Amino acid sequence: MTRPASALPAPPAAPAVTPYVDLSRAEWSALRERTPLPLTAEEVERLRGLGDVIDLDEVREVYLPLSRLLNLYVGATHGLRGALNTFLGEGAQPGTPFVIGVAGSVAVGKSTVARLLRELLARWPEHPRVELLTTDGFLLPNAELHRRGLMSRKGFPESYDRRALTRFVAEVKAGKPEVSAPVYSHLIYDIVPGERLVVRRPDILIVEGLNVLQPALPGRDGRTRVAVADFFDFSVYVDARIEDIERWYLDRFRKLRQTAFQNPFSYFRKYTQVSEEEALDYARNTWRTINRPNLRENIAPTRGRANLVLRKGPDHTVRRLSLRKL
Ligand SMILES: Nc1ncnc2c1ncn2[C@@H]1O[C@H](COP(=O)(O)OP(=O)(O)O)[C@@H](O)[C@H]1O
Ligand SMILES: CC(C)(COP(=O)(O)O)[C@@H](O)C(=O)NCCC(=O)O
Repeated sequence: MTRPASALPAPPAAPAVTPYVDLSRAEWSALRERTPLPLTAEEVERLRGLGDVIDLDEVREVYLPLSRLLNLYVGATHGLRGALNTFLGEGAQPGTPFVIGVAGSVAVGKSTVARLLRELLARWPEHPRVELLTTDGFLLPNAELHRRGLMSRKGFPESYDRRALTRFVAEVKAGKPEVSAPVYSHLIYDIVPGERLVVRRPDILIVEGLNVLQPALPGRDGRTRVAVADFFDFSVYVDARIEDIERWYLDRFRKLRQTAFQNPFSYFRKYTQVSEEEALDYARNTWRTINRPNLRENIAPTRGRANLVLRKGPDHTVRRLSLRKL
């Protein structure tokens, strides 16, 4: 007699497949082999963002293994390019730049990670020319954000000229001799008129920004579009608990009030002329109405697309790392 299907013993659960290997800081750090430490304490100090805690131990244990991994990836990517050239019968072609994306929330410390990677990667003889692009240069100018009613959506995907950003990275990747991008200033809180960042055939391009891992929007007629992430050879997501990031954002605002906001040209100068509590109310409101929703709705959902997730603890130091292996 056959038993009803419902009475059959359940098959053993298939082991959950995760594309990532999850490593503690110590396990990750052991992977750096004998990669020498090419930076001094003063150089690290210079690269550090306001509020970031990063010292030589952090560089040695977290960022040197990453620099070694990336050096291996760059070499392997050149090998793949050679295979493609052979297939296409094109003979030896100049290699295309290796493109790295660095994503994460406002105030999580992406800029420090990106600047540190630039310095470390440039010290390998195989790829000394490393350029860094921050995506804020592709924010729409304030006048245009006002016109579109997007002034309180700065940093959301729709506040960027995504097509121009993607074109910039595509052209660098295609080996165009000279490509330029607009420049954003945190001081004036706007695009700087007439200023350009010029990139000339780097070995590596690092693209840092909130939304760099966003997939492309579907085209109007259903055609697939490309997004900036489609040109990445490797990507890093800088992650932390949302409560910690909010605290870093507010601490940084407090410090900026004592420093950069004092500049007579600072867009935020008005917050040096009110009480600290009033200024912090403004920052809390910006976090609650702009940066936190952007993190929840747009940025955090892209974490699973990164090749590497750096998970920071409450003191900004990296505690765990998830490396994509599938
Ligand atoms: N209002 C501001 N005035 C001057 N510098 C700022 C201001 N806001 C942010 N910054 C600086 O700009 C850089 C980028 O900040 P942000 O986009 O929040 O990314 P992250 O903190 O992840 O690097 C940081 O180095 C930060 O210290
Ligand atoms: C300029 C930013 C959108 C970050 O841009 P990114 O370089 O990541 O593209 C962000 O730092 C910002 O200013 N957000 C607006 C809300 C605020 O004032 O915090």
